[in-house]
Amino acid sequence: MIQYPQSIWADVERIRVQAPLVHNITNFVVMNNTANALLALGASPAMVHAPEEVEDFVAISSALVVNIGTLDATFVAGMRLAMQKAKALGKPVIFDPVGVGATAYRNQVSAELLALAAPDVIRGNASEIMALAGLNAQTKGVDSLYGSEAAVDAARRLSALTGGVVVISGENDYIIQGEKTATIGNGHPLMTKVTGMGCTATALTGAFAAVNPDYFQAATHAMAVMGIAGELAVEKKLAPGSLQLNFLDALYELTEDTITTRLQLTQA
Ligand SMILES: Nc1ncnc2c1ncn2[C@@H]1O[C@H](COP(=O)(O)OP(=O)(O)O)[C@@H](O)[C@H]1O
Ligand SMILES: Cc1ncsc1CCOP(=O)(O)O
Ligand SMILES: [Mg+2]
Repeated sequence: MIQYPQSIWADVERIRVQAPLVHNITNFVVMNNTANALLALGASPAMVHAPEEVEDFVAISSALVVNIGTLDATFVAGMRLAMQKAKALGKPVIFDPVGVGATAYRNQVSAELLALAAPDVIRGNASEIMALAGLNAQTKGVDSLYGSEAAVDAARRLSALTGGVVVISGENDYIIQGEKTATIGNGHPLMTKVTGMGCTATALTGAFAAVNPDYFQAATHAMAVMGIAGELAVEKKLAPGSLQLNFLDALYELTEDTITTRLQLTQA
């Protein structure tokens, strides 16, 4: 089996060649950012949430990304149908529990969706992962109040519950499944000043999972690419508006050499 960093580049090339269709049920805030990030990486995004059509859309897609950022009853109905259909068809399900812990509704919907169709990958910030694991964690709306390391035990419990991969993003990103842990040190604090960077990490994980059935590796690759593209973008200009734009260009211009030189990955 190919190993890091070559495996990251191999997946980027697969995405560029195959342009996998990634079905997103996501929030109104990030629909545009995440669709553009998927396109810049080489994937083919579609933002589709109507309960009337999500099952048909899952059937033609290579991965399903579900994000509860601006949930309401109609979105939730679509999420239920799409997640069940993806599981039935063996397609990867990636889940972003945006703002879970902030309200009882988010907690109840997330718990219900997890019980209905265990996600192959869950990606959240530390507050979200702790809340999703049942801890009484504090959250500031959609932003974390903890460093990512604080959620490692919670992520491991969540992974045991779902059998899937759990990713905690932050200064260090932790990718956890069972006893396995990968840590990505790439990225930049300014990434927290652009809305939807976490959602983008989740969406890109969908693209990597679409071309790599080893979802632990796929999630690790996605977080590495996120962090490296973030670094390249801030080096062009250290300001949030420019970061949003330059991040897309960095994804589009990514090379194997850049990945090899910059990758900060540890495994345990
Ligand atoms: N302090 C930091 N240093 C470096 N990278 C960071 C930092 N905080 C967040 N990131 C990166 O920003 C992206 C979004 O993560 P995060 O802000 O935790 O998500 P969310 O927006 O869901 O809260 C991830 O790729 C993560 O690695
Ligand atoms: C600001 C906001 N409000 C509801 S969803 C959303 C986007 C959150 O995106 P991210 O978690 O990636 O920062
Ligand atoms: Mg988030």
